[in-house]
Amino acid sequence: MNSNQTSKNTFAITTPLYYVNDLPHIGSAYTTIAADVVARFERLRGKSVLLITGTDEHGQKIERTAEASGRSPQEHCDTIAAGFDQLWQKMNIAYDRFSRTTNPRHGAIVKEFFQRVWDNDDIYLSQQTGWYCVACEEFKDKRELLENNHCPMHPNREVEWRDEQNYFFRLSKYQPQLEALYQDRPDFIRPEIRRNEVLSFVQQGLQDFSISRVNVAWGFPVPVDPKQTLYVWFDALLGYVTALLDPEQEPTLENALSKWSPINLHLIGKDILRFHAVYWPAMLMSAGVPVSGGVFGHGFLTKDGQKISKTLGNIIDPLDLVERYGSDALRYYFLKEIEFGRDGDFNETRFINILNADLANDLGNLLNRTLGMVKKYCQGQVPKVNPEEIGDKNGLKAAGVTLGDRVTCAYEGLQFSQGCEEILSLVRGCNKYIDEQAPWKLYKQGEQQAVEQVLYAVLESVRLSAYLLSPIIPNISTAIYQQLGYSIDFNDQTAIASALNFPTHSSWGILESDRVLGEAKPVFARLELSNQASS
Ligand SMILES: Nc1ncnc2c1ncn2[C@@H]1O[C@H](COP(=O)(O)OP(=O)(O)OP(=O)(O)O)[C@@H](O)[C@H]1O
Ligand SMILES: [Zn+2]
Repeated sequence: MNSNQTSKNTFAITTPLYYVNDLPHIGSAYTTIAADVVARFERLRGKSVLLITGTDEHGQKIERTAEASGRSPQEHCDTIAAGFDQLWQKMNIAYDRFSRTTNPRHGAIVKEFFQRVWDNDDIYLSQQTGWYCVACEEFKDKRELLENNHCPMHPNREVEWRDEQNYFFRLSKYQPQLEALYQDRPDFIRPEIRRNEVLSFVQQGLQDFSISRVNVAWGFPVPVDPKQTLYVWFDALLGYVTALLDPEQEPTLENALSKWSPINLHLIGKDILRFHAVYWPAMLMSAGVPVSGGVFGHGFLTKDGQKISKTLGNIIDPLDLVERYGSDALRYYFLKEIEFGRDGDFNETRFINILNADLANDLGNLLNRTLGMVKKYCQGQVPKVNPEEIGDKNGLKAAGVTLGDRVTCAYEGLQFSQGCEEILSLVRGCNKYIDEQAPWKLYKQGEQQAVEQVLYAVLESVRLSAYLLSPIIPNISTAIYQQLGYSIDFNDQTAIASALNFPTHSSWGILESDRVLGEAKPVFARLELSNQASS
């Protein structure tokens, strides 16, 4: 990240603008959860955050899908966009902007941006011949295709031959600038494997690409030639810029770029890496707009080894899962179980086992039994212990004092599963510590001070764990904090940073001893595998 990005106190992050060819599936949910977690983490540590999500609504695929369902394209888009929004509410996604590319304000931004690129002499008319995948909305090289001319990303779809006059964007002109970008900012494309993929693609030599289509009505007209329609990707990527506008601002590029630009991070799946890591920065360079902070291309959720996708139709319905298991459960599972960047299969039995082990047993029961002992042995109040007096040899304290920094590093690096592991290892340490110290025995032996130290160390470790997990499981963290006597809600995203100061709450040893604890209640009910479960 460049110095401008690290020093500014704003943080803008995007999910892809999902294509409205169908309702969302758990793959769409996966990216959005991850982006929400990053956004919540940045808000927690006091940044002013803009989380952008939305829908990409133009292009041939939408035109055809709407036609097949007997609706007008706009009606179709409205229905599906509402479906995405509904899911984000259920998943507890605290987005700030929902960018829809059929919004007329977006049209104004696209037009102005096109003009800048045109004025820079980066657009020209030429003949486009090649194989086109309508599902990808992308031309494919013959050598990329599977047998029988099928798209590798959509093995059930045949590509179509195109031979037409289109407007082209001079991508090749930006090859040296792009190479310099990747060189100067090694973090621009993450993870490493994706960066290498892009470097080798660019090294082969960049070709100009067409940014208009003929015979596609559903899209913005090319400003200089209304008989042609702008290529859906040209318009879709600009949806991020439109989203930067405040609702009451006039839709001009200057306004859009005034506060949040450059966008800090684009979170995407690896399928759309080229668009974000190659085409998009070149388009921004051409229009004289600052290039974004970076792109992270995560892996695929798969079913039986194959990418889950709307076009393939092998979807798992996230709405159904969230209704049965709750948003925290899904959020935790996806981020803990799959190393971010790699592919991962979804398996409902494993899902249930992990949640029961980590959240119901290790974390939930720990709090519950500790609060029970505090009630019995310490009159229901946080024991009067000075954390300074707990020796550095105490394993919980030793792990706890460095945990905030370690987990911060994990969130910054989008290593969510590692962050969860670090926290869970403290939680498991607590359970072990209680068994070893056996406070009930110490109490019987009249060792009141020792009992209080043990229970304090555990409560404080649970508090810290809940705080650091709050971007992932905000509801459970809220329940834990409330039982520890704080009247706060981690979902209150505008107040959270000032209510719970990050440097303080991410440290170990801050639980005040006179705090009156709340009523002990299970924070996460054990899950049962329902008969609807897929495996
Ligand atoms: N199986 C998946 N695993 C992880 N992320 C996915 C998956 N499928 C889609 N996504 C997310 O959605 C983005 C693609 O959005 P899009 O609307 O094109 O979904 P899609 O299901 O891949 O569509 P289609 O099947 O029609 O190509 C990906 O970049 C990624 O962010
Ligand atoms: Zn395809």
